[in-house]
Amino acid sequence: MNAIVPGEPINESTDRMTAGGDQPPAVEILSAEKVFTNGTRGLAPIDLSIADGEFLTLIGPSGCGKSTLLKLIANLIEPSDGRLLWWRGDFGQVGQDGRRFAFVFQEPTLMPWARVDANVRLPLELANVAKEKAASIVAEAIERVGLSKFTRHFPRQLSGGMKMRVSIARALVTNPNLLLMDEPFGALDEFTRNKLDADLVRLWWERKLTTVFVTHSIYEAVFLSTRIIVMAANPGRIFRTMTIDAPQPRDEEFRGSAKFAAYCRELSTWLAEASLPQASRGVL
Ligand SMILES: Nc1ncnc2c1ncn2[C@@H]1O[C@H](COP(=O)(O)OP(=O)(O)OP(=O)(O)O)[C@@H](O)[C@H]1O
Repeated sequence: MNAIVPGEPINESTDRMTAGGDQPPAVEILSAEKVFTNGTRGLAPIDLSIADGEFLTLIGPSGCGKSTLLKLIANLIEPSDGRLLWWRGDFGQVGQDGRRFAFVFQEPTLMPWARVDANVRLPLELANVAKEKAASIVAEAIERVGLSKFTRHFPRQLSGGMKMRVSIARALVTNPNLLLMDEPFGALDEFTRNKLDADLVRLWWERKLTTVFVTHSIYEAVFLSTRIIVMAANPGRIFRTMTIDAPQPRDEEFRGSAKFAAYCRELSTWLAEASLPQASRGVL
């Protein structure tokens, strides 16, 4: 397992807005659909290419298949038809050539009996990484999420936002190239959520992490994403796609800008349309 690479200097260019340059797409979803065993059609056939280095957000009304699509990307479930490719190969080659992904759920799912450093170390222990090497990787990941002073705390001694930071640090220790996040900040208050969003966007930028993010928040989607996929339900499908064209890494200035407000307004209109019964029937 590779050690965590320190963050690279921050570059204000927007080169990585949506494209991955010469890199192959991180994920290709090729007419993948999902019908559950009870007959529910969770996803109609989806075609989507996720570029290397992009920050892609899935948003849409409840039941439109956001989590199902994320689970397909994570290979936690298989498509009923169609297929997915990861870095142009099948899932069997994920983990080779330094290509890894990590999943962050809405619940931080920490081990309550273990201190912060032990929680963060878990993936390295499972991968049999030597103790000394693991210790430095863990320390760096904890520092990266701003929790160095809390290394020896137990989860019960941390706030919700701090627990989520631990969960992100735990995802980072495997040095993933693809980060999958299912409403990670949905349970947090708005102030904490804004702070974590700002930290996440900087982390994404510095680490060149391809990220697929699920949220219900319009503001969060616009602030974080290079591209937003708006989905509609019955069956789950892509309704519209919005590219957010704003300099990176985003900061409070962007959040307060007229451009940000305009994107939020437009996305809000699209979401309202995606929630109409006509959208579900595909007539919008
Ligand atoms: N294991 C399952 N078995 C049967 N149906 C399922 C299963 N998982 C999801 N579904 C159905 O598939 C559809 C899409 O669900 P999914 O959880 O992906 O939506 P979502 O957009 O993530 O919803 P939410 O925003 O409420 O979390 C829904 O109709 C849901 O009830």
